[in-house]
Amino acid sequence: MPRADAPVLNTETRRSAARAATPSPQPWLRSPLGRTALPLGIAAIGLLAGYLLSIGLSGYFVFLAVSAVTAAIAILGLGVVTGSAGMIALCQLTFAAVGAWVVSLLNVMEAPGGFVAWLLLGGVAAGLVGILVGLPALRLRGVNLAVVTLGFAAAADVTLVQIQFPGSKDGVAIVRPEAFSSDRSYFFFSIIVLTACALTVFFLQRSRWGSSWKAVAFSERGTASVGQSVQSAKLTAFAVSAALGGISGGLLAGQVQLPFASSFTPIQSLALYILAVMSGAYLIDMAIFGGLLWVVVPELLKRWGVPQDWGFVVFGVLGVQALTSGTNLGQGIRALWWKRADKRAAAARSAARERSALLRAELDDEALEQGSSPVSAAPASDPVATAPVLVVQNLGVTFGTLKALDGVSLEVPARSVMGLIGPNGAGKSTFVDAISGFLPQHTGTVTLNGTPLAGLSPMRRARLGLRRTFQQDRVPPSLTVEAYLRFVARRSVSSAEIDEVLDFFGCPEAATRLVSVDVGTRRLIEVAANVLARPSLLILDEPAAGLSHDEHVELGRRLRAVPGRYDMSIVLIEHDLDLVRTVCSTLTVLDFGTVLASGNQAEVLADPAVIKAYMGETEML
Ligand SMILES: Nc1ncnc2c1ncn2[C@@H]1O[C@H](COP(=O)(O)OP(=O)(O)OP(=O)(O)O)[C@@H](O)[C@H]1O
Repeated sequence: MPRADAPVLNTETRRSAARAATPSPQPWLRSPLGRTALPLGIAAIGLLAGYLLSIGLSGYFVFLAVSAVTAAIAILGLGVVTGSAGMIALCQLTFAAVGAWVVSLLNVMEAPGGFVAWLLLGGVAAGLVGILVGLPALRLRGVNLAVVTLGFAAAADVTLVQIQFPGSKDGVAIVRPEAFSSDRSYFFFSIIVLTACALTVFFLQRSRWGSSWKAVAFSERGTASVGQSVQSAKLTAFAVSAALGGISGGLLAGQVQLPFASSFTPIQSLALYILAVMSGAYLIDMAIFGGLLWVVVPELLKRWGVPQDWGFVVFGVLGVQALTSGTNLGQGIRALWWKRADKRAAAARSAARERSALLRAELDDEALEQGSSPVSAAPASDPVATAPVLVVQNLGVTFGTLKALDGVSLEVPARSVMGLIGPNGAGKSTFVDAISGFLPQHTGTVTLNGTPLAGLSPMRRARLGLRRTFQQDRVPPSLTVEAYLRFVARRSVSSAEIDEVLDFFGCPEAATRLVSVDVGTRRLIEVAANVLARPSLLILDEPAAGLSHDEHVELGRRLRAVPGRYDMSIVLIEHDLDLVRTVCSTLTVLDFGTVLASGNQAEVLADPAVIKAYMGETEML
């Protein structure tokens, strides 16, 4: 019922009020045009600056500037594989050598298409090599992957010294593009290539690929559970990174016109990696800054009469500082800017809370108009009698000698909320892992909408419409709320749909960065994102953990409305029996891996066996 203290508003007025309360900062920025126009505008300014520099810089500085640009492109690539996807790759200049080698070969062959086509082919070749090098990344992580990539760099270095670059023995100089043959104009050409690479990376980072890189860096399980292939996320990151390395190498080949192996050594790859980590190369401006450091530090040392190789020591010290402080330059600078943005986000969140109160009243009104009790006060109703969405028969899981699940059978009715409860260690999370494909070695059968799930990976099950959330935080903090929702939804969703589901769950606005919200709110956003995916079944593993009591109550009220509003079923795992009682129409109780009771909520909670299992917690029943 509408609360007595609530202002007297009709439903439409409340809806308008809720919409009006929705913060929509710079809506044009979220439009397709706005999302494209701004980066293109910045790119145009970059091109203009590059052109002015190309006519203003003196000869030697032009050479240094091209070196900075080639390094910036290679670092951009490292920003993808290391900064975004979280994998250690210590062979970026080996990919550059592949690009330079292909350009040299095509130059010697006088292949059609000219330098621009050779450069692109060099990038493609390096990208393919990147996929091969990335294959071990599917199994290896951390230091093991570092060893593999460094080993590859060392092997390639030895090979390159032996075979040399095509044409280098005969002194066949690489032919630059006709319009950019002078050093000055070649610098402007390199700026054009850098701009194209930066724009590509920018739009890729915003795309599904970019989100998958950030997701896989945070949690592989979380990534697979939303239907994203972990393998393709890792391999695309390696391929894009290596392709950028290849383009950087091809560009360098055009700069020096006779490339040598000494420009692509493993130690230089290592130094470049450190620069990428230190600067925060997943941010495009910081990758460009890293490219500048790459030439400025040795140049300064030279001017001060110090051997340039000490530059590696300087990079090493900067890298150690970045790794021990746990942050990087780009992050540090942005943190200052984000402080203000976070304040605005906090204000928006309190507005969201007010909106959610309005929505509650709105839902109550709708319920009253339909002749039923208001949802905030109504007891759980029986599900609609249709075919069950999930059927589990005789499910069994053993860990060594422990039978975590034994002969578990249950059905989840369509468009319902079923509670799965039981004491600690009863087997609830094991059940979710088995159903969602993370424990494939189970016995028994599981069908979703009549489709047997045996042998299907978590990713396939998610794509079939079975989604789950986790007890632990699996929401990648480097995404914005909107990017995360779009990634998890795995379908084309409008901004209005995103705002609606965020409103419904009382989540922060779409532009909020996930790193700036607390874990409890992140889990709420995880629920909202999975609801937006419109699965047939969503399994929520203790979604209220980290929320306050009031937020528990709010969440319960919203979850009750989900099946009718979004046409899906929910399995709710929860220790808070108040929440379970409010939300679930049916219940299944697990104890020591077996089903103790299953059926209508009231009957199950009154079952003496259930009460006995909850001894010590009986007052809660
Ligand atoms: N990977 C594992 N290896 C060995 N034993 C495990 C493993 N995972 C779970 N178990 C055991 O299986 C049993 C069921 O655990 P599970 O986590 O499914 O219980 P739960 O009902 O989810 O508990 P909680 O409410 O505390 O989350 C427990 O005895 C647990 O110790």
